[in-house]
Amino acid sequence: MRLILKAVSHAYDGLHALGPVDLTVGAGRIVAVVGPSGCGKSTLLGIAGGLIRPTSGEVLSAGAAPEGCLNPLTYVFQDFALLPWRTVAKNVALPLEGRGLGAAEVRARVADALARTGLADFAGAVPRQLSGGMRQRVGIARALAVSPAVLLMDEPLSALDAQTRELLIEDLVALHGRAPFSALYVTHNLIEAVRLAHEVVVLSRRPGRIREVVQIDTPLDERAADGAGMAALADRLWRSIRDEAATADREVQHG
Ligand SMILES: Nc1ncnc2c1ncn2[C@@H]1O[C@H](COP(=O)(O)OP(=O)(O)OP(=O)(O)O)[C@@H](O)[C@H]1O
Repeated sequence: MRLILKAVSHAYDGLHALGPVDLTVGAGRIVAVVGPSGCGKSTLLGIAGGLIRPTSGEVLSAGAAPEGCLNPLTYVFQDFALLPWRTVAKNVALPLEGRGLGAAEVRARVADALARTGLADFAGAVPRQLSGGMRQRVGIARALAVSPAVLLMDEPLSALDAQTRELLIEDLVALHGRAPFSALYVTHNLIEAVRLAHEVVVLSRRPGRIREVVQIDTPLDERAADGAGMAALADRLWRSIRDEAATADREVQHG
C-alpha cells in the first residue's frame, strides 16, 4: 500500500504550521522527514495517521494493505508508551484486543512480533526489567503485531543513548531486510535519517514546506560499513537546513 499526502497544509488557530506538502510513502520504503524545530514534522505525522485533520489537502492510500493488516497506519512513539504493569507479551497483545480475534491468532501474532524483534525470551518480563532499547523493541513489536501497512514513527530512538540508538538502527535495518516495511519516520537526528531512509524529505522552517528530497540508493545493510559516506551525507543535509534551523531556533526562543 502507498500512503499519499496531497497538498496538505495545516494551521493551528491561524498559525500556519505546515504546507502545502506533497509526499508519498511507497510500499517497503522508509521516508524520513527532517527539518528545523517547530517546522511541522509532528503535525505532518499526525495528519498522515488521521489524528489531525489538515486545514487543506488530503491523505490517500493506494493499493492493498498487507495480508492480515488490522490497522494500516500504526504509530511508534518516542516514549514507548508501554503499560508498566503488563508483561512484554501482554503489551504487544494490547492492540489485538477487542478485535474479535481468536486466542490462537493473538498468540501467533504476538509470538511472530516478538521473534521478529528478538524479544522471544522476554515475553514474561515487565517493562521496568528492561533497558530503554529493549522497551522500544517492545514498542516496535506492538506496532508490528497488527501487520501495519505503514509505520508512523515519531522520533522513535530519541529517548535512547547513542550506543543503544545504534543497536536499534541495526535492528530496524535487519527487520527491514527480513520483511520490508514502510515507514514515515520523523527525526531530528540526521545520521539516523541517512542510515534508515530510502528517501529523506527536508522541510523548511515553519510553515514547513519541502525544501529538498534526497534519495539514498545505498542498500540499508551496506550503510553501517560506509560511515564516512553516511556522515558526509548527513553533513550535506545539515548544511541544507542549518540557516533555517538557526532562524527557527531564534523564533522558538523569542516566541
Ligand atoms: N496543538 C497545537 N496548537 C497550537 N500550535 C501548535 C500545536 N501543535 C503544534 N503547534 C505549533 O505548530 C508548529 C509546528 O509544530 P510541530 O510540533 O508539528 O513541529 P515539529 O517540527 O514536530 O517540532 P519539533 O521539531 O520541535 O518536534 C510549532 O510552531 C508548534 O508550536
